[in-house]
Amino acid sequence: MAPPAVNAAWAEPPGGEPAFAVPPGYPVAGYRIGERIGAGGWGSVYAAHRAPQEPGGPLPEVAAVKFLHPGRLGPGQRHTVLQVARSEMRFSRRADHPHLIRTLAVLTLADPDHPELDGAVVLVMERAARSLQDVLAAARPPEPPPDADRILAEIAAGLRHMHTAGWVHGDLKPGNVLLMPDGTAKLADFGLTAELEGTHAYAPPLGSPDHVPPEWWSQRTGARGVALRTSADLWAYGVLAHQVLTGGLHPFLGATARARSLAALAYARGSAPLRLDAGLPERWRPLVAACLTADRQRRAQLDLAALLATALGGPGAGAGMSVGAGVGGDTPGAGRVPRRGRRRSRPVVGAAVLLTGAAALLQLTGAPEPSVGASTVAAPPPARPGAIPRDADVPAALRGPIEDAARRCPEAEITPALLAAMLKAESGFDPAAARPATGEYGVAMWTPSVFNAWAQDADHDGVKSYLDPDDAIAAMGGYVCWLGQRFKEQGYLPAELPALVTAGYRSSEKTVAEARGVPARWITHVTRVLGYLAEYGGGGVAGP
Ligand SMILES: Nc1ncnc2c1ncn2[C@@H]1O[C@H](COP(=O)(O)OP(=O)(O)OP(=O)(O)O)[C@@H](O)[C@H]1O
Repeated sequence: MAPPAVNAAWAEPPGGEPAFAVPPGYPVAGYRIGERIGAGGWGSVYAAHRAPQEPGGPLPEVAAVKFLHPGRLGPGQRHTVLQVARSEMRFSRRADHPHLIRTLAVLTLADPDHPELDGAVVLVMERAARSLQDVLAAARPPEPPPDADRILAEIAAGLRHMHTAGWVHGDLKPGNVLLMPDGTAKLADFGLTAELEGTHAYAPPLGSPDHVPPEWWSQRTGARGVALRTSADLWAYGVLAHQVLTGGLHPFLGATARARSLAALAYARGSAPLRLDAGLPERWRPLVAACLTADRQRRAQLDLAALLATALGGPGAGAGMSVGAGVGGDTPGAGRVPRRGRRRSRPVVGAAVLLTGAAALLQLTGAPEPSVGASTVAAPPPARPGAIPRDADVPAALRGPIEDAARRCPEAEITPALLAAMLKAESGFDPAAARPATGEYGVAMWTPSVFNAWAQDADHDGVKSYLDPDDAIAAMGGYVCWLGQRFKEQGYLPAELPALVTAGYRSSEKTVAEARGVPARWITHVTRVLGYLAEYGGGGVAGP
């Protein structure tokens, strides 16, 4: 047991340099990597453009791609990065809210030709224009940036959504709030996000010293990390609100993060009063002071909805907007939704509250949460069910490539048995299969132009070929994995994924999304694949 330590690497990457570089043009999930946007404690973020082979496809034209690379670190840090990567993967895939950054794909790279990238966890995200930290860095204290009220209301809405879903963000700070090209604020960086188990969650013993609450410093680190509560997010929100409303000033004075932390601890011990900056607008002072309540349990009781209403300048402005569960407390409470097994429906308008003033821009919905806590894995993946039975009719030469392709996908439903069933229906496992009429070739029946966007040189012969079974199956695994992630995002149940990805592979993600299920044209094909899947022991899935 040891007290948590602020990891210097977390606060500031060593030397400010990325741990590794990604070559320009590198293909990832339908995108080509461009210039580096920046680097955090554990990885680098790159701009990306949709691959030319995907014109007008369902993917946004531009994206931001984050590479997290546990394998590049020493054993001590590797475990922590794996935890961070796992949390990023798990939560970002389910972050479905207008004020949470959207993740388009999550994958683990398998690229022995680029050892510096092999094994990296990759998140493809919607691309923001800048971070709130960038905005504050350019501000002239105590002048707040334009739209400060709206930005803070939107951050509160994203946080409220997370807390209602039973999650603690764990690392709220201006650097982790991104502003989209239209100015919308979205929470990002879910590396320390954790799921509440009753009153608290567990996270790696890491934190950003300027934004962790005073109690954080005296916590002990157990086998599962440190306890994390929604009240920690409330403290961080108070610090962040003070910074935004004063053009970047921290509520605790000091030239360094260490000095500011000591000032916060002195205040928490009662040896110094809370001195909010004189420039902080009067109507925001009650909220900031309440969020900066030293006592964690009292802070947990604050009524953020009412405080936000006052701050935004009108009674009722924050109605329904308790950021913590209940009245901002540490327990998930009645607002919590079941974790799995429910289809996400469209926003429930009855629970929507239109806010007044600046917050009128923000519509809070009572939309059921996306399922959270579903099993996801980061490298190295655990053994998974869905292996191809020994006596199945799958050719021996294809078993290895199929198993590798499934292993690279973090989605539990994309199993070797499913990929084998799809290949059997596509080509009868024939690497020379061809359907010239529709322009489909090889064991995975790739359309060459589509293959190019997902191509992999899995057999390392220097050529990416859809006629080569290793390359074709690896690319198929990547594409099917992405389809599975998209359909999960759309709220489909895990049992529905085999049918949907099969239909998506035959048509497109867009076709299935528009049909809201398996399109009639592909029912026979999907039924055949599910039949093969059942033969391979992969029953229990939903039909078309
Ligand atoms: N989706 C995105 N769109 C645009 N820029 C992004 C996106 N995600 C991250 N960035 C930017 O990339 C850079 C690195 O982000 P990253 O999340 O890795 O680290 P960080 O938040 O700066 O640091 P830390 O590791 O302490 O969280 C930051 O400048 C961030 O603003």
